[in-house]
Amino acid sequence: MIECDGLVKIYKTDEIEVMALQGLDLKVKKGEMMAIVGNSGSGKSTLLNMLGGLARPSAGKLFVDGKDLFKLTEKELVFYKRNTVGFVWQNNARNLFPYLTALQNVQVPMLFGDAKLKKQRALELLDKVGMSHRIHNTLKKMSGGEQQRVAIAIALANKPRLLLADEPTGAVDAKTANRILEIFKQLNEEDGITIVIVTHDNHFADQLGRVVRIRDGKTSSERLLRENSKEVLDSLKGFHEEDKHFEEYAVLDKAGRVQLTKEVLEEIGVSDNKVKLEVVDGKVLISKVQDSFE
Ligand SMILES: Nc1ncnc2c1ncn2[C@@H]1O[C@H](COP(=O)(O)OP(=O)(O)OP(=O)(O)O)[C@@H](O)[C@H]1O
Repeated sequence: MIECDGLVKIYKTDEIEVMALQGLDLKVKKGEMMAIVGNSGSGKSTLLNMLGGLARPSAGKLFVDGKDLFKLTEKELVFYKRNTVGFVWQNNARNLFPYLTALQNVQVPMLFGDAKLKKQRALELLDKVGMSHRIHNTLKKMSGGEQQRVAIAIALANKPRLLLADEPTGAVDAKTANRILEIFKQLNEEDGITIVIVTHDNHFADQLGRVVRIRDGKTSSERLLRENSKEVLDSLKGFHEEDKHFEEYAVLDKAGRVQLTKEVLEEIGVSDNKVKLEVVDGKVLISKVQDSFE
């Protein structure tokens, strides 16, 4: 569904150039649900904006749903933004019109003309996100979590194949975050929608099958959730907290470099810029350089 290869994004202002993405590689399969994490300023939102066609990438390769985002004309890009992707933002002012009801809000982006069909689809979507009881309420009368659920219904209005969410649980409590996660899982499992979620919420990210960490505009590591030996997607269904087991993957770049996370380095006690490498039984062992060696 998504293929980024050496993706670069440079923001140019009058005085400075900021390289927000510095050759990012990422592949996401159709029907996958995954999280993107990383420190503030690492490039997460920039990546999401590129995937959503909201800003043009500067260099590299970017394919979404078979479309080359470098080659889309302005007209094709408008079509892409409306049909291929749906966006859920943390800031609900960006998702919803405050003076419209939930039912009206969900119909705003719909492209087809038939008013009856629009209303019917909006009702179905609001039911899907558990908001049937609030269809005639405006933004003011809804909690943050409820607004977020309406925002998900809006993002689904034109049946996107890819749903992008930027900090969807950033402004809600843990219980509401779980409810939102359940909705995403349901959309992913039942409708096969590919979902990419940018989050700061580690607990939320841990519930997803795949967590990719971005550092300095590049993919730096990846964690896959496994339930014993079963496939990742199986593990998303009804696992218990105690069965969870993570496997950490680092990205090997074209120059043969691997970036280890701070947590892994701390775990093996490395605090400087030198590590010991050994090839043992076809595996590479990385360990702390012993004092006598230094
Ligand atoms: N429109 C812009 N113009 C100039 N620089 C920008 C613009 N948008 C982002 N940047 C810069 O690009 C870098 C990456 O920003 P980005 O918002 O993608 O990071 P992020 O990981 O989403 O951060 P956060 O978690 O704080 O939202 C930062 O240095 C940021 O200042």
